[in-house]
Amino acid sequence: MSGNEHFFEGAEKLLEIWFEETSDNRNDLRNIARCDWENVLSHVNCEIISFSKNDLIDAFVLSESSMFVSKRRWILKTCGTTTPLKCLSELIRLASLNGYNIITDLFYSRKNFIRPEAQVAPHKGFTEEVSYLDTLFPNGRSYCLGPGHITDEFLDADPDQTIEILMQNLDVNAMSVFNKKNTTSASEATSISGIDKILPSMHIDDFLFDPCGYSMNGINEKGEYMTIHITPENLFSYVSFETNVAMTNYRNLINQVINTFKPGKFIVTIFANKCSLAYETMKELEVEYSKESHWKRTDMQCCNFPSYNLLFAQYSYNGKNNCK
Ligand SMILES: C[S@@+](CC[C@H](N)C(=O)[O-])C[C@H]1O[C@@H](n2cnc3c(N)ncnc32)[C@H](O)[C@@H]1O
Repeated sequence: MSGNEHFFEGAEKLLEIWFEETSDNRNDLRNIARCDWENVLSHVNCEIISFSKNDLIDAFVLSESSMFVSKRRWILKTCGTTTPLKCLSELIRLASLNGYNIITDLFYSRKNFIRPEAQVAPHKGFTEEVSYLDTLFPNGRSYCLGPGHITDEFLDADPDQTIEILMQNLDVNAMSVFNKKNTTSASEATSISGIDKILPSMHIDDFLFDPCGYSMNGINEKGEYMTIHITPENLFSYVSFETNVAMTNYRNLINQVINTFKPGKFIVTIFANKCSLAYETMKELEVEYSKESHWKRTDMQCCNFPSYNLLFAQYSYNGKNNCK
């Protein structure tokens, strides 16, 4: 691809922060005003384009992906050439104004970029990102998994799990739904593609970009979320799926996501702490998943952190039409 051709970096940078609960039960990150979030996001170079909420979680669709705000947890997932690490100081200041002075966990991770040279500081590479985080959190740790993944990690206690499925080389027909030439609205794209059937309990807020591209947030009454972001352009197609729904086994969910988008290759990461339902079953998944399926596992790594387990697995299509 030459430098002038249209290109969009779908791979997201994912930042998740948990603040320590205080004795003052009125403290809540959701008290932060919309104009303050807009200011935080100006450091990231993205904007709010849609908003939904329930009693437990606020969900923002952004010009580049999503932000989720719960009482003491904040998640920012942004793609393109955004700079999420640059908003950390402002975020920490706002959290402190709202009664949260101690960070219990901070995780930052991303897939490797197709065009790392197009990123801007401090996201020009693994070392630069780690150095930037080190200036704010000198006791963090960094890891590179497979082709490029980093995590900074502290200790925690509440049940927590996150599964991400990051897909590339997607089926052209499956992707054609996410183009305004073929589909008139975001809700039509959501139902034709089958996205609304992946986790039916989710209340969906979706957005179809012009001329193509799709983002959705889903939230349920338990305060759980799912989020899907789609870059359908054939030369650099990319779809990300993420949720924190608690399950004892993620195999069926993974299969449904894969059958919905039909990638040529994908990465699964499951991150679960010791209180999570997923913690014990990660090992099972790691043994079972590629058996009887049409996917060849090309890489796998398991990390045991002090309070979290991380499973990272990469798969390539192995010849037939569907995985089982
Ligand atoms: C849906 S957004 C989010 C990307 C996401 N991280 C992913 O998984 O691919 C990216 C897609 O929307 C398209 N798009 C159209 N207008 C856009 C805008 N104003 N900002 C960001 N993306 C836009 C891009 O070309 C791309 O196909």
